[in-house]
Amino acid sequence: MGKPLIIAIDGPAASGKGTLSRRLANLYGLKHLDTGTLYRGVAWLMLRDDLDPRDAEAAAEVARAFDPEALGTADLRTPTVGRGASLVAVHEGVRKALFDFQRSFGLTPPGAVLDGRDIGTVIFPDATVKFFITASAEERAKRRYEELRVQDQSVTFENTLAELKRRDERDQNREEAPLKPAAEAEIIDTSKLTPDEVLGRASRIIDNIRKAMEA
Ligand SMILES: Nc1ncnc2c1ncn2[C@@H]1O[C@H](COP(=O)(O)OP(=O)(O)O)[C@@H](O)[C@H]1O
Ligand SMILES: Nc1ccn([C@@H]2O[C@H](COP(=O)(O)OP(=O)(O)O)[C@@H](O)[C@H]2O)c(=O)n1
Repeated sequence: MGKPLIIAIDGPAASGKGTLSRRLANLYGLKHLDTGTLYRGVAWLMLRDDLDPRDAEAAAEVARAFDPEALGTADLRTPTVGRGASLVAVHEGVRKALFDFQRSFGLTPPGAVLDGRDIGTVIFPDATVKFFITASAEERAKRRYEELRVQDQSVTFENTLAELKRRDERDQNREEAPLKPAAEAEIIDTSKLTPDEVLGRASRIIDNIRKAMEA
């Protein structure tokens, strides 16, 4: 059996990471892990138990005991949980606790697409292919606002944009695994591309890399 194919996808909030990851996983017959759900899950459990996501010790303890089953049908996609996720994600102990699960998920044949903030830089520096997916803050906020307002009429575009910028800033400026493109990452700005166009670009790059590996 060949080496597992690992596709690392990083980028800021609502840039289109998940959309591209799901499509690539389908196209290449790989598993997909949205690693943001791990940080969102830890945050959700802490908020449920009235724990402060800024408390490094408490957050690391919840992350070490993390069992996705405990989440039940929890809604992880709310702005409150997103904010909590970026607060727990600054703690070294939390990131360490979630490291092994992400590695073994990717290394199990036939391989996987993982999306997050530090996949190409920290979790899989040895990934087969790395992408950094981005878009303007306004375009990303527009996309996120369209998603959120279906469930909650009180959300506004302005709040969504402000919250997204705050979260990006926290993710980019933290000491542990800050959000940044890996040195070898292929950067795709999706602001003016359709999901089909993004998939086309990414799959051409992957096919070329795989051909070069087989040659
Ligand atoms: N290229 C694109 N053009 C327009 N909308 C997009 C594009 N890619 C994703 N979207 C939409 O933007 C929203 C956020 O995309 P998602 O893939 O969940 O982003 P992320 O995983 O980076 O947070 C979703 O509603 C998705 O359907
Ligand atoms: N690999 C990852 C994935 C998410 N995260 C954190 O978790 C938060 C939520 O991630 P997400 O991928 O669900 O966020 P969206 O891009 O879907 O809005 C991010 O803002 C980061 O703070 C991280 O630090 N590292």
